[in-house]
Amino acid sequence: MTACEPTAEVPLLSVDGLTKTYRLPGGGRLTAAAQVSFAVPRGGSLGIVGESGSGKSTVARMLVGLERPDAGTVSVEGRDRAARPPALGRRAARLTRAREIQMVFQAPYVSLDPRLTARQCLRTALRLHDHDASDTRVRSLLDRVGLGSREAEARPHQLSGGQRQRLAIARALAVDPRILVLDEAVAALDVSIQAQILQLLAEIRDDTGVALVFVSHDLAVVQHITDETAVMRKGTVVEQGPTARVLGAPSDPYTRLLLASVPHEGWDPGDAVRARAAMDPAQAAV
Ligand SMILES: Nc1ncnc2c1ncn2[C@@H]1O[C@H](COP(=O)(O)OP(=O)(O)OP(=O)(O)O)[C@@H](O)[C@H]1O
Repeated sequence: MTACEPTAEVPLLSVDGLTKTYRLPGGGRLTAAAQVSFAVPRGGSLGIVGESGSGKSTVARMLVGLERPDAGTVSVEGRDRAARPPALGRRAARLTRAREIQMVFQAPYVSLDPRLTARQCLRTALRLHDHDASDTRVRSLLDRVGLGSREAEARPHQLSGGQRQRLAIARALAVDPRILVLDEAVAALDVSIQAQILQLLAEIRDDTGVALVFVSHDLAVVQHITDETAVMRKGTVVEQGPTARVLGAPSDPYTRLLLASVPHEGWDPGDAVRARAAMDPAQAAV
């Protein structure tokens, strides 16, 4: 099954018609996401690509509930995440939603509590969800992401950027999520560390069956880690399908332009800038 072919089976994640308009300080409005729809099967991986400002993070934030959509639904196994089952209290519903989808951000320095060691961070996440928070479980989570006993006792500022991102992934995994949303999760890392984290995510997906939604402006990264890709431009999905097809033989001119903007042998940045300006004269100076 692919993310784009309708099947009789209910997808793990289905996003239908997500729309978000922000009010701007001067009184204007900006539609950051318009009628965005896609699906991800169990254990699948979807990349959401697009240039800065295309609405990728807005969609990611709506998936996890950090942003409330104006319209549209996010469903996990057919259940609308916005609808609280009557039997569940507010806290229980929130924890259930957190177990469905976890998010890893670009800058774990900001999202990790600076006061907690890696061990304390993981123990806190496990306890919050009433999971086994024993030393053995904490050690196995650290081990899963390639962190050892020295890192276990370190606070975020004592870890490298790659180690912090490993800890952020471990904290997300502590909850046993069905879906991991990664918003520019390797963008701040140098290329060799990027490769290690991408490899780690691929292994975790294979071992646990967690589905990945990988938000990135970096087409090479998405190409390596996803089965399916959705291309966003100005809040709408202009093209989606198998990654090999979308990034190998794109049908939309904007996807072709994104690919042509990636530096390669014989590449002329001036050509890329002119092609971008021709497509969108109003943004030529951006
Ligand atoms: N809280 C907000 N209030 C007003 N406008 C916002 C808000 N959040 C995002 N926007 C605007 O919505 C548009 C989409 O932003 P978003 O962060 O989703 O894009 P993006 O593709 O993730 O970009 P980037 O890769 O640079 O983060 C942008 O024009 C942005 O300025």
